Amino acid sequence: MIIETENLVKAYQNKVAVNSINLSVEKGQIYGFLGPNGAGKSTTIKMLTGLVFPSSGKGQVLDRPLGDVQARAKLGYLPEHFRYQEWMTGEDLLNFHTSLYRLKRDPERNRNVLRRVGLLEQGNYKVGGYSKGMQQRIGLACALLPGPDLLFLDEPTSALDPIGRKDVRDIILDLQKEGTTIFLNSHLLSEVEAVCDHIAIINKGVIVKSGSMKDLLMGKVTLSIRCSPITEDIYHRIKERFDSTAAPQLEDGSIFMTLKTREEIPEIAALLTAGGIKLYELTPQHETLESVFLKVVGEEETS
Ligand SMILES: Nc1ncnc2c1ncn2[C@@H]1O[C@H](COP(=O)(O)OP(=O)(O)OP(=O)(O)O)[C@@H](O)[C@H]1O
Repeated sequence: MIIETENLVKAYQNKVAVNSINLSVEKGQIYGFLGPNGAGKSTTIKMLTGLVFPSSGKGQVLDRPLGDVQARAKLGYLPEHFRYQEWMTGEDLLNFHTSLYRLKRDPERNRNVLRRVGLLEQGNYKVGGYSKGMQQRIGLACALLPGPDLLFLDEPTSALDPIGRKDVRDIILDLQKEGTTIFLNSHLLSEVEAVCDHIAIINKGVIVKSGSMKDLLMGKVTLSIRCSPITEDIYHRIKERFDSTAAPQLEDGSIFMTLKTREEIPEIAALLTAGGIKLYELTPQHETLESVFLKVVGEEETS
C-alpha cells in the first residue's frame, strides 16, 4: 500500500476536522478525494504529508509512518493555496525547492519539469509576473522535482483555463503510466471522473463513500429506447422482467427505464427484436460522479 490509515483523527480545540479516517491507496492509483467545503480534505492531506500531526490514529505513507522524512523525500505536494516568492524567477524557485528536498541542483531536471508543465520558455521570468495559471504550473513543477512516488495535488487546476486543465489531466495520466501514485483533491467532479480510478467522498470529517470509479458509476443505468410501436404484451414483459417503473412508449416511440446493470441492455434488445419490433436507438446513460456525489452528500445533509 502507498497510503494506509487507521482511524485518523484531527481535532482543533473543540472542532473535530477529521474523524476516524481509514484510507487504502495502492501503487499506481489516481485516487480522488472529494467533499464539500470544510469537509476535511486539506486537513487529511496535511496529515498524510506530515504538515499536521494527527490527534489520534495512525497511518503509513510509502511504507513509513506519517511525517517520516525519508518518505517525504519522495512526496510531491501542490498545496491548494499556493503563494510563491514573487521576486524569484521560475528557475530560482525550482532551485530553492530542490534545496528543500535536499537534492543537488540539476539544470537538466529543472528543464524537464518546466517542459512538463509548459513553462520551458518562461523559466527565467520572475514569478511575480506569472499569471495565476502559470503560478499553479510552477507549483506543479516544484512538486515534480523529486520524481515523486506519490504526488498530492490539492485543487491543482483551480487557477487554470480549460486548456490548462486538459494539460494537467494529461500530465497526471502520463505520471500514472510512469508508476506514480496520485492523490487528487478537487471540486471539479467531471475532472475527477475523467482521471481517477478510485475515490473517497468525505463529509463533515467522515468518509461516507469510497470505492473504484467503475463500481460507483456502473450501478444503475438509465436507458432510453426508440423503436417501432410495441404491443401491450411486450411492454408488460419488459416491465415485469426488467423494471416496474418503465415509462410507457410515448407518441414519438420512446421508452425510458432504469436497469440494475448494463448486462440487461442486450437482453432487452433481444426481447424487442424477437417480438418483431424495429429498434432505432438504444441509449444507456450511466450515473455521473456528480449525481453520486450529490446523492451521498445530499442524503447526509437531510438525515
Ligand atoms: N488550523 C485550524 N484551526 C481550526 N480549525 C481548522 C483548522 N484547519 C481546518 N479547520 C477546520 O476543519 C474543518 C475542515 O477543514 P479543511 O480545510 O480540511 O476542509 P476542506 O475539505 O479542505 O475544505 P475546502 O474545500 O473549503 O478547502 C473546517 O471546519 C475548518 O474550519
